[in-house]
Amino acid sequence: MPDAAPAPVILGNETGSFPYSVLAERHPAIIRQVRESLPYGPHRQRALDALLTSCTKGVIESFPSDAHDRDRWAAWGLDRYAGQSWFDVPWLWSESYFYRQLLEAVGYFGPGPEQAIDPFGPVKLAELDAPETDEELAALDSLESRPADERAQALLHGSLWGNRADLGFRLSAGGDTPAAAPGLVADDSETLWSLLPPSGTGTLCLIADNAGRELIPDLLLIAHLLAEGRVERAVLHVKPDPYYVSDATPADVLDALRRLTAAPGAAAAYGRCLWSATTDGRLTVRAHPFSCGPLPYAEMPDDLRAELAAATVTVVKGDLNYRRLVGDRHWPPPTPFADVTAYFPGPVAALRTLKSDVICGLDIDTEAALVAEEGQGWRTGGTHALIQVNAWAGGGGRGPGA
Ligand SMILES: O=P(O)(O)OC[C@H]1O[C@](O)(CO)[C@@H](O)[C@@H]1O
Repeated sequence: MPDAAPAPVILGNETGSFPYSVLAERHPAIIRQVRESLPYGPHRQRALDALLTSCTKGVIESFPSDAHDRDRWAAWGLDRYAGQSWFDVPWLWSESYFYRQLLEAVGYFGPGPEQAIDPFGPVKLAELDAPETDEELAALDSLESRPADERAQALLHGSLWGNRADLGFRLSAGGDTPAAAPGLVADDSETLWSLLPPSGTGTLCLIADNAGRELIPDLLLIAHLLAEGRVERAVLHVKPDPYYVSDATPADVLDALRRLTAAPGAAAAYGRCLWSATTDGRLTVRAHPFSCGPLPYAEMPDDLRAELAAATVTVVKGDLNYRRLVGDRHWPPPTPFADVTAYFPGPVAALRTLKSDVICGLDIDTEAALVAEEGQGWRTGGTHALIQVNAWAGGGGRGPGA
């Protein structure tokens, strides 16, 4: 399978573009939200003031020589980008750098009383405790009587559309999540199921995105795959630190598991299945430092590459992970997904609702219909979704048409 010739990297410096609005408006809104969520003292308030100025008008700054992650960020390009405007470096890089600097500003890295306090914890917990979560869990009861295949498809779609529950996205979408458009813009779900046959002995890697109302359906899908014997083990990759407001960390996984086991009805059975899979080692949680890194997965480190190479399939959730999977570039939409992900070390599936400009693997007619209907708004509105699979990545099996 040929690799696709690279398209230009997405930057944030085009006034009026979606990336520009994230840097100029969403990041200041996130700083405001963090100030409202927890009573940070004067020292932290001043650091947040400085970050607000830096991220809107300043330049990328190097870290002090004793910063715990100085070397890691140097390897990720910090020395190359230091001194440049936040708007002129790759957008993907600039956003990750923002979250790292936000954690520094609120004292997350310590030492001090704010060490390891998640600045997004209050909004994540509010979502987990919301009545909507109860309603979604109650819906599992009626699913129990359905045939296994139907249940599997419903849980796959639950995990896919759960990606709309993204708190950072809702900050700029004006609070409410816009109504979903029916149908998927690309749907390789049959190929995905073919990689996960009953009596499978392999490992599923799921690279999670958001906590709360996205992580719960991700966990339900994992529970189903384990219980139905489609995989023997599952590895859930989450972020080592708070990131992109609602991204799941190990603490969020524990909160979600406790929420499931405490729920009434079928949800509790899923919770117990996951609880025992965790205690006997069939379900493990990983928080690799690269998961909060500012780079595409094509640049993943060797240990992560080896781990994903050993998986039966890696399911990559959400918009940001999609950007990292395909490289955050201006691909012509029909560029084949298989070409762009040919570097991936094993079979890979993307489950994503569309919340940023990047897209590949889109049928020309589908693109034309979307443009006729919505201009370019379909790319970022969060109302469309896709399931794309490259079953041949990592050299596994014969390529399509081989
Ligand atoms: O939670 P997700 O699906 O990764 O979405 C993250 C959002 O943040 C963005 O990176 C913009 O900040 C977009 O990609 C997307 O709207």
